[in-house]
Amino acid sequence: MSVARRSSISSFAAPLTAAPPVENAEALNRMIEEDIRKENARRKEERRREVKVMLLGQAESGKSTLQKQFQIYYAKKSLEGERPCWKPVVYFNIIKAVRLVFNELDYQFSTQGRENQEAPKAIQDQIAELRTKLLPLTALEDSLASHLSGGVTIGSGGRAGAFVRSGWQSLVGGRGSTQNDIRTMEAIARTAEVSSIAAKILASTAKEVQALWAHPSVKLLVHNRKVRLEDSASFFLDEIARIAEPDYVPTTDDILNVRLQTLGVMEHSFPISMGGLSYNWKIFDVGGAYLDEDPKINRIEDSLQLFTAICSNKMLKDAHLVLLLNKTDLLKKKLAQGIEIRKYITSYADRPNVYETAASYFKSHFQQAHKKKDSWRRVLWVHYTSMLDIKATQSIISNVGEAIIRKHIAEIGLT
Ligand SMILES: Nc1nc2c(ncn2[C@@H]2O[C@H](COP(=O)(O)OP(=O)(O)OP(=O)(O)O)[C@@H](O)[C@H]2O)c(=O)[nH]1
Ligand SMILES: [Mg+2]
Repeated sequence: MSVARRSSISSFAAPLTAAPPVENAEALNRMIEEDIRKENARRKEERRREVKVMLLGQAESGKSTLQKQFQIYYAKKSLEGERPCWKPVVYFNIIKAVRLVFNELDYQFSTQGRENQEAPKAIQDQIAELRTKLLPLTALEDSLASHLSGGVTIGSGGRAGAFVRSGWQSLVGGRGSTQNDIRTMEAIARTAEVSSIAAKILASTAKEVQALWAHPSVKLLVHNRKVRLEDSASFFLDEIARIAEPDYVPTTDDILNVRLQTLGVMEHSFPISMGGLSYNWKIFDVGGAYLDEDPKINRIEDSLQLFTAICSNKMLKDAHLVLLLNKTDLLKKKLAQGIEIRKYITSYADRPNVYETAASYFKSHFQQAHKKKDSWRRVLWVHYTSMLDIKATQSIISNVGEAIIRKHIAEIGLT
């Protein structure tokens, strides 16, 4: 942004200072008008080369993960530079999962204990011991959440999670850090300190985290889906030994798996070239946060409502529509565990409880909504995705991205 502004100032200023003296006002006017015309043409060309992508969807649907996949595809180097920034986020994800497990165990013991005093007592003692040993780790949750959220805490006692806004990496010493900004430097130093404390405590308590995660009571909770862990929790808890190493640096899979809610809109731009011309992808990652997530919300219905609203929104009438039905891996996993769709979506009725039927059933609902509500009769591209799968997602980005740019070129070619 600042570069664009600077160049526009210099293009106005140069003729006035460097050119020979202009004798009459008319010639000066013509020069100024010519400069304005050139500047407008430059800006128009810049806009023609800009492809805007807005990521919309409900909370936790994978918008930021898709943004990271775009980054892997178009700007892999920038992701390399950001790796260290993700370290405190990974620690935060682990600590939050550990705390949720303890909370649920407490609840279970308090209700179960009344019925069966003997067996749970021994187990309760084991858990109590692990809790005491892990106290230094769990005590860091609020502090890490607050640092990652730039001092903003939302929800009771900061327990609703960590939220990030545009430019959050600068607060953890990454992209956009300005060395001469005292407050930023202090924030970076404090976050780095909390992150390094978390690393040390995790290194000394990794065995207890492993013991908790492997404990039969916890396995039972997870199996019976009593504890509402985020999708990322089991990934990180399984990987605890690697993450607790002193020289740990987040891998690309770690970065894709972390859960960090987006607050507001985060803008990312990537320069790309196609057909010998360069374009600028501008991606707007719109946070879908329900600040206190309501487990009673039926996410499929909620997504369908949101999609219907997008299709009929007049302000988006010139946008191309791409529908990504994400987390297909989880759908497959849940069906394999025997979860019945009709229990959650009664209209599914007696259809076979298998992936292919379920996937096309959901897809057809979205397609119907599009047909009914899109009065502009736009094409709807639909893809099933599993955004943790790098290879598959990269191929979708390549196909969809190229199709969008081709359409964009065809349209701007006509104007
Ligand atoms: N298993 C699985 N997990 C996924 C997939 N896509 C995203 N996730 C995980 O789901 C969690 C939420 O993803 P985000 O990208 O943060 O979701 P979001 O839509 O940006 O959420 P908000 O910022 O709150 O609106 C993260 O832990 C991701 O790693 C997927 O296809 N499969
Ligand atoms: Mg997000």
